[in-house]
Amino acid sequence: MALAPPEAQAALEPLLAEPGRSAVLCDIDGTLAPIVERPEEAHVSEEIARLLARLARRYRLVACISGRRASEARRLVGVGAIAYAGSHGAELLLPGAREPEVAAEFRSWEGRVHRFADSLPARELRLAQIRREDKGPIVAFHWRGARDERRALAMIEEIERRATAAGLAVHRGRKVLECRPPIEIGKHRAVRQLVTRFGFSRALFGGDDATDVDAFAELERLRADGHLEQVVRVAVRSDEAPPDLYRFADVVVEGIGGFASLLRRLAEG
Ligand SMILES: O=P(O)(O)OC[C@H]1O[C@H](O[C@H]2O[C@H](CO)[C@@H](O)[C@H](O)[C@H]2O)[C@H](O)[C@@H](O)[C@@H]1O
Repeated sequence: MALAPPEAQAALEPLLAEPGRSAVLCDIDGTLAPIVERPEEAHVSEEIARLLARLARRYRLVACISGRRASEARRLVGVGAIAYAGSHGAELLLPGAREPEVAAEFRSWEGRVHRFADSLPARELRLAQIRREDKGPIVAFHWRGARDERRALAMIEEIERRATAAGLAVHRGRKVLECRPPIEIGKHRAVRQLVTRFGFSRALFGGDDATDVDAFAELERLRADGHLEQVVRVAVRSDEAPPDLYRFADVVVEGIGGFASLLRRLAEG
């Protein structure tokens, strides 16, 4: 059942009691950074960055798990002492590391994904006001801000059809379509990798979008398998959230401000 603060306090108790065995994991866009029209304009406030740095000194692990590239996620959040799982778990940038570890199979798809994106009709994309974001082996197509949303969505559906026919995987998020390598990537993979590498037994994950539901599901599987003792799945409310986000959440917070309050509570100890 989803709880709203202050009842959420009880859900945090297991982490507060054993920070050395606990992990604080979260998504970035829509969870730490307000959604804005263009990805390059996203911003994480100094207060949130300071909170994450403070949490990193107290908890076994603090990590951001994002659809952005790991290095871009670190640039955006600006905290070197935490881990970043980028490209939905295909990249892992450990605290203080210079370069991310990138799954070789993932990297090998970059050329094919870009050739597909280059084959799309540039003029039609422009007229539909769809913007392309290159993220190495993932290319995202954004329609936030398109004046004629129906036209943009018709074009997005066409890209989806062509990408599938070209053997790529597709995934939709908040006014974004991603064309990806057809290999197993997802935030579930990142969560499992982090549990194995850092050996924590209690974990909180906060997110706002469809890919975050995969992380929720993995946490629940890890708990059922006995790899984790306690899990707290936090949904960050927005008018674009998929229903499953609330359905599988233990706690629902009101937007980025609500999630920041929860981080503050975890930092106070
Ligand atoms: O997993 P996340 O860290 O939440 O990343 C998901 C996507 O986030 C970005 O797109 C979203 O935020 C943009 C900036 O606020 C917004 O313009 C867009 O509509 C949102 O979908 C990022 O650009 C994508 O690459 C990520 O996959």
